[in-house]
Amino acid sequence: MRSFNFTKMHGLGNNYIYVDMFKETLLEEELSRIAVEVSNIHTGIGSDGMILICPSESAPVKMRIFNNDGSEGKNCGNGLRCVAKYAYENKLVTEEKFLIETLSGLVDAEVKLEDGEVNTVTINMGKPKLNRASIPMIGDDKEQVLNESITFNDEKLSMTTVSMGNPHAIFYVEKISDAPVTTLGPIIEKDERFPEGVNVEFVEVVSENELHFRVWERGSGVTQACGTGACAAVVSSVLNGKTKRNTETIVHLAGGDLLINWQENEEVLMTGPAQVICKGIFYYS
Ligand SMILES: N[C@@H](CCC[C@H](N)C(=O)O)C(=O)O
Repeated sequence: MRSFNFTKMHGLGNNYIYVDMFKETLLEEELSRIAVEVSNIHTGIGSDGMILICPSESAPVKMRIFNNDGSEGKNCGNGLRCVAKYAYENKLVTEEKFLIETLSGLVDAEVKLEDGEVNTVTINMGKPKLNRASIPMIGDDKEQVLNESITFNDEKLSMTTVSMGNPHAIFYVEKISDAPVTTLGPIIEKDERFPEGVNVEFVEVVSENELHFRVWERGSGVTQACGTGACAAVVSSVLNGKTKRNTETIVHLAGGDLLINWQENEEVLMTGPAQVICKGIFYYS
């Protein structure tokens, strides 16, 4: 039997098995299968997926994220905060501000300490991409998908799409408790108009700086929180005139709150917690 050391961490309940690739060796061709195996709640550890903390040529660390169906995502907001906590507490970095490489580019992380431990992390998630091709979504390349009328499963909805390095489709609901997360979520995720699939978010606007949010994640299904999704929801809400630019918006997710600010310079700041759940050894064939 082969094995590796892991740390299970979560950001607002969005939980992943983190593997320190500075110390461990996993075969590239097995990563997707291992992510499925380790995430299985019955025969593995149980998680929303697996995140690798890797050496990088352009930053102190690089994050790679695998959803629990084995697909590789290009970005993960909650994962970035946990990677930042791990990197600082395990001395992969010495400064409180540092860069993290992702498959969608470099981001700035800043850890905030309490009693020597990382408590909250702010990530500069960069500039959202808004044109249809960057989602990607089939249709006219130059167009932005803003409050566009679209039918899924015979239901007519209004959709806004935002890329935070990964694809998001945002829908507004009157009451968050009535959001069709598990019914429409999986249908929209795999709709053929999204050639790479899409993360599906439902949002209730509480006020011009407060949102309720629920998510169906591409490759993982319902999760307690999605950091990139919360950023996308705030960008969408500003574009739709529901919340304010350059203001901290509180996003209430199933697992807790994130503070998101889409700044004047176009960059999105995300602030929230990161926590260690447990550490151990995972055995696999
Ligand atoms: N939970 C994440 C996003 C993880 C990847 C996503 N499911 C995708 O495939 O794009 C977050 O916190 O952003």
